[in-house]
Amino acid sequence: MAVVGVLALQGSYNEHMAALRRIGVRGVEVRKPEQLLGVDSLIIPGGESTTMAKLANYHNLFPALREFVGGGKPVWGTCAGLIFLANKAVGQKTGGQELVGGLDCTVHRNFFGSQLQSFETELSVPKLSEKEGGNNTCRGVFIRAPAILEVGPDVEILADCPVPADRPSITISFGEGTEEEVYSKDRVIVAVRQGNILATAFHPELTSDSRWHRFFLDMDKESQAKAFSALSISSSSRDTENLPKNKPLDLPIFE
Ligand SMILES: NC(=O)CC[C@H](N)C(=O)O
Repeated sequence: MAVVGVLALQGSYNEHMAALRRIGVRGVEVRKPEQLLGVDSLIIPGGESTTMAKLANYHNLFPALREFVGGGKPVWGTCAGLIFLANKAVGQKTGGQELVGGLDCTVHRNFFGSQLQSFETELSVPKLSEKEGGNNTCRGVFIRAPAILEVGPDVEILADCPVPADRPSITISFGEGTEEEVYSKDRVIVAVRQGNILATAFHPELTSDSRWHRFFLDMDKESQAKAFSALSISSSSRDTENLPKNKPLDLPIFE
């Protein structure tokens, strides 16, 4: 069975571990770069992205995280984890923070306001229910939550939500020397998938609905199946004449 890692530097990693346990999967806490070698997929939890980035830097995790994402292993970022995975973040503290990147989007770090403007809402999630069953909505728990402002062409939108009316208007500065822009759309993106990257601005691990965890595990299974079929194609086309007849083959085979 695939081993699911949970980045355990800060934030809601215990809750993700518990959510995995509820569906019979044992997660592995990841704190060091070398531990990423032993996991097949990774959850980056919510928390506080600046603090998490400082801790990731301290443990020299960024290069290994980038390699993991770049290598196509399934990764799911929730909330601060989504910020980590974005190629671009706005609304950051002065000096910004290091990002892992990989997800072709622009994220606003505290789009929905301060801690006090945290909220819960029902989200329409047709693609999740199509795959994992259940009804067409899920509970979205937003805690000082980010939102996705823009996505690239390869990013599939899994959920969006109305911008709360009481939210103060925000001005987005797209970096030095570029125009500032007031966010004027009335809906904003809160869940996406790009290949093996899943990202949610909210916290499914804080609800009893396991479908997002199952959805991620299914991505993991699909990617394992692909890797396995690629492996069997290459091994079936290989000249097996000279292999010792009774030596059992270990899988996976790296040559
Ligand atoms: N619940 C969360 O993960 C909040 C993330 C927070 N907005 C940040 O910048 O890190």
